Amino acid sequence: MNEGSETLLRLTGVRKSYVTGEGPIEVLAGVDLTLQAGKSLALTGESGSGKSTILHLAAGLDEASAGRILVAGTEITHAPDSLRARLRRDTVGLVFQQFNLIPSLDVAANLAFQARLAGRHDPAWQAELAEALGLKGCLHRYPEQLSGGQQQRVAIGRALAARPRLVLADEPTGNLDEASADAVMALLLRLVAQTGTGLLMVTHSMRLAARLGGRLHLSAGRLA
Ligand SMILES: Nc1ncnc2c1ncn2[C@@H]1O[C@H](COP(=O)(O)OP(=O)(O)OP(=O)(O)O)[C@@H](O)[C@H]1O
Repeated sequence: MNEGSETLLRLTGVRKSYVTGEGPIEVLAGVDLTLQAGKSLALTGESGSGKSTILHLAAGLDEASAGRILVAGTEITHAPDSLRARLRRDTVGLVFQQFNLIPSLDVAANLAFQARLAGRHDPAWQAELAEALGLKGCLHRYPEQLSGGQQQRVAIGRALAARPRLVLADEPTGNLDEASADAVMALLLRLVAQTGTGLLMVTHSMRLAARLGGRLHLSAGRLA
């Protein structure tokens, strides 16, 4: 599939301020970012620099104070919640630091959840993901019966099972040992290369960042 020219994510002049007990703080002071299909970008920066904020805005979970955000060509800046929810369901795969697994569902059902919502449940693809993520041995366990690293791998599998065009991942390998992290990276990069997925990944690891197609560093509210 050649979708190399499609822009999956574009942020233009994005600003974000929060009001805190100590007064307003400006976290993003004019962020520009473009991610094409079939490309991967690492997002690095000090703790508290606003990396997760960028992912939340791109996922339409929060609204920018100024600027424009387009996801797969759709303007989400002031879009209604229903449109943003539809984009998350149909187009975007999210892997956040909180795994948000559903406690009452076993691993297999958690893996299928997102894909079923999107109408794209594919048992063969799900089995391939479970294999690649080393989850075959715990498909019938519940989240509370898993280690942190296993939960993280389920969260990744759940996002990828729906075959999203855009993957937004916040430290997706933060709970994994080096070998497991490398296996997850290989899986993500295979999807980018083979299916034209766009990947924006927050990481503190320069080693992992170096494996992605490019790196953007967030400092003082701007990307460089
Ligand atoms: N809802 C909120 N209300 C007020 N301040 C917030 C809110 N969310 C984030 N912040 C602040 O915005 C700044 C950026 O937070 P963010 O989580 O985006 O940073 P980060 O770069 O992802 O950090 P880390 O690497 O530690 O995960 C921090 O100073 C944080 O305290």
